This record gives sequence, structure tokens and C-alpha cells, in this order.
Amino acid sequence: SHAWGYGSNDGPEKWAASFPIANGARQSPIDIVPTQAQNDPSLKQLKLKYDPASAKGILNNGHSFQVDFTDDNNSSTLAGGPVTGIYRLRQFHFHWGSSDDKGSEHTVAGTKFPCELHLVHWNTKYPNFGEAASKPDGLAVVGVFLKIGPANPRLQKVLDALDDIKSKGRQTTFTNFDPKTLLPASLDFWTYEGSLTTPPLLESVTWIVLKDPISVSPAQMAKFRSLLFTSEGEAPSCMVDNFRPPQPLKGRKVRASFK
Ligand SMILES: COc1ccc(N2C[C@H](O)c3cc(S(N)(=O)=O)sc3S2(=O)=O)cc1
Ligand SMILES: [Zn+2]
Repeated sequence: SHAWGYGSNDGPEKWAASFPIANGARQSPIDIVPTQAQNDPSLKQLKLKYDPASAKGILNNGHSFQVDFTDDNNSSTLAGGPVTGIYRLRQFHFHWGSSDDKGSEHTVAGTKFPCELHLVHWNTKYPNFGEAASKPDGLAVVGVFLKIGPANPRLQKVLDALDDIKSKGRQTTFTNFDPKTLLPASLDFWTYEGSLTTPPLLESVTWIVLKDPISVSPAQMAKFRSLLFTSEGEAPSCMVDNFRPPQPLKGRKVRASFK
């Protein structure tokens, strides 16, 4: 079985054994070096259109927690930016640390953030998510950094739901939520061609990492850290440090939508 995790026995340094693409040419995350990113005036404005009614549920999947969206129509989509065509929102999830000095997957000139939000979209030129996930232009993930500061009221509805999904496999209804409320004021972004940051590590992701972070308070970070990697009945293991470290750039260019 392809059981993987973030521990010393099954963590990122071990993934290549079951998923050799871990050493591939376009792996994620990466360290973004702003001074080496090239401004590309041909990049369009990011167009995000989210319908709160398309939020469906919230699930502890044993690696993170995710909010799933109905993706059988174009009610919640991404277009513009570096992509061609329309991508449908599938889910969003987070990665975070055991302490505020780490947790993000992407880093900015070596700076780690305590948490990173990923909004996962798939290219509607393919018939479904599973098909899209294996194509080089199949997925587009928007990454948003979370930085320690005042409590973020926009996060609260998500964090309040975590008590119901403490252990792996737990899920509950979660609807009437607009993920746009989780985004910073500016949609300035860096973009590069990469991969999923967890197994199966497929090299199918156009990454769109927003330059500006949103805030999260230490108490709100403690809520993330109250989740468990483990199922009910197993010895409890706190869900923390569920991030992959930056991977080699291997000649890739990072473009900036801003000067
Ligand atoms: C069989 O192919 C598959 C393709 C994708 C997935 N997913 C689960 C992954 O954990 C995963 C990781 C993502 S990240 N951290 O944004 O790079 S996005 C994502 S997923 O929801 O698309 C499952 C099977
Ligand atoms: Zn992710």
C-alpha cells in the first residue's frame, strides 16, 4: 500500500520509494526568490468566481482537512492569471507547523510562514478531476500564506467546524461558505509549473502563489494543531508539520504578475 505521512518513517524523505516522481523535474513546493522572479506583463488578472452554495462538506483526510465543493458545474471557478480556459474549484485545505516558525510549503527567500492555504482547481477541458489530475495543465492551485497577527474572523467558521472532525475519516456538512473571504486584498501572484505537494506528487499543477498573506492569531493556530492524524481508537498523533519542504527548481522560471 502507498501509506504515506509526515513522520520520520513515512515522511517526505521516504516518499520517492513509492512515488519516484518525487525526484522529478517539476516538483513542489519551492523557495520563491522575489528578486529572481521575472515580471511578465502578459499575465492576465486572476479571475476567481466562487459561489458559497457550492461548499459541501469538511473532512479530516488524515493528512490535512479539506473543504469540498460541488464541481459538477461552473459555479465556482478560476480563470485568467497564467491559465487558459476555466478551472473548477474542487477543494481547499491547509498545511501548518507545530510552532509558528514553520508550516508553509512554499517559502519566500527562505522565510517560512506558520500556515499555507491551498485552493485546488481542475481544468474543465478534461471530463473530470481524476483525468485532469494526470495532465500537465490539469490543475491550478492558489496558495495563500498565513502570517501571525490579529485573529482572522474569516477563518473562524472553518476553525469552529474542526471540533467535529478531530480524527481521521471524520467529516461533517459545511456549506454557505465563500472561500473568496479567505483571500488578501491584493491578488498579486507568483506563478510556476509544479506538482502536487503530497503523494501521488503528480506534475500537473500550475501554481499561483499570492504575494500578500492573510492573518491568523496564535489561538487560531492552536485550533489547527488540535486536529489528529489518527483515527478514533488509535494512539492519538497531533496533526502538525504536515508540510513538504521546498524542492529543487531544476531550471524552472518563476514569473511575477506585479512589478
Ligand atoms: C489520483 O490523483 C489524485 C490527484 C490529487 C489528489 N488530491 C489529494 C492530494 O493530497 C492533493 C495535494 C494537493 S496540494 N498540497 O495542493 O499540492 S491538491 C491534492 S488533491 O485534492 O488534488 C488525489 C489523487
Ligand atoms: Zn496543499
